[in-house]
Amino acid sequence: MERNSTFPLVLGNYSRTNITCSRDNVLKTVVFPVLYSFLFLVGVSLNGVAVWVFFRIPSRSHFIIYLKNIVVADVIMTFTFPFKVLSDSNMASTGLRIFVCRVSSVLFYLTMYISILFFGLISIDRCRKTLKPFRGTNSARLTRRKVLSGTIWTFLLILCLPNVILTCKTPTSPYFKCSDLKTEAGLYWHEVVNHVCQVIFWGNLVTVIVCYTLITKELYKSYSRTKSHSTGGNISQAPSGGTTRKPQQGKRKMNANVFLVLAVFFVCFVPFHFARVPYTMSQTRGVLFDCKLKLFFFQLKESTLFLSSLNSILDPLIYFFLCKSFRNTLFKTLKLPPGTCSWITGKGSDTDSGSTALRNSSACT
Ligand SMILES: Nc1ncnc2c1ncn2[C@@H]1O[C@H](COP(=O)(O)OP(=O)(O)O)[C@@H](O)[C@H]1O
Repeated sequence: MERNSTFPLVLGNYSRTNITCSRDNVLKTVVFPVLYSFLFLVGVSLNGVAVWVFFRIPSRSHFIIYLKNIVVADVIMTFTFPFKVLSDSNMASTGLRIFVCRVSSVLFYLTMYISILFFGLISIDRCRKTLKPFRGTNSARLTRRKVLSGTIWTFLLILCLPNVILTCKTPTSPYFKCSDLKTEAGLYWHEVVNHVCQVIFWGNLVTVIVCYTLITKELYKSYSRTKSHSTGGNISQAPSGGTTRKPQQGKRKMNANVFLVLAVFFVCFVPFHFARVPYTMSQTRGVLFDCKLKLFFFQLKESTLFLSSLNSILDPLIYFFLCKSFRNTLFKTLKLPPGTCSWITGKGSDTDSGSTALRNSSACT
């Protein structure tokens, strides 16, 4: 890490370093602040609705408990965006920029890893529901999931707290970076936390991939069964009697919905975790990197971090497409009929898939 080396004693050196090494380009000071402002406005609206809907849904399944944790994490993450906007666009006072380094950035990362961990748990839950559709839950199991959720929050809070406490040095230059405010122990802990977070991410990525491979296999079997049971080639008789529907159409919609979790996980989190490794090294082993390389890794980290931030507005899509209770409560409140939007949510997932595996893979049970 740079350890205040951005404030060289020789002024000539300082100016030269500043010109070549400054992070203050149009990307950091204009483009990302505008994008994060947009994200904040959309995030507040979508997550506001999500909180409001989830308040009305009892926690009667593991899936709903996990989604409620994600919505809380997303709300906290969304409220860190204005601080980042002010800090990156150089509109913040020194005190506010210190607050961003000490508190709001740490909260941002905390909520990101909360989301990642709950994505892993959701994948396991969807897999369990698809493979063992008739295994229900009971209040003891629900309580265990709530305890697990509390444990995850507590563990990550304890892990991140030293990043707040040990970011306590007074900046010696107006152009300070977060790493400049860290003590020796703070720099060490910053590296440790990033290693632990990499393990959390890659562990969850493997979990998500394994679970969705199993889900895909099961869904494929179910679709094949549904297809072979359907009468008249492409036309099937729905269990409710009156309506008919082409299985192939249902299949396309179901796949898109079920794999939303996978898509969001890949788009939001994979690029950042590739970019984070060299960036953390450039922070903690600064001598190995020249100015241009440091700047490149910083910009790569910021660009991929923006993709991770997109998670806060993509998660509400997951609630809408994968949680029937969420949709129904939303439609009820808006006084819309329950089948509204069935052309995009996949009618089969709501009412008449004719297969328990298909139904469970996208119901909110
Ligand atoms: N995975 C993480 N978990 C918790 N806090 C983190 C994590 N990564 C970085 N932080 C903290 O967030 C703040 C900003 O970190 P970082 O984004 O690396 O700095 P910079 O904005 O200078 O690039 C620092 O206080 C850092 O210790």
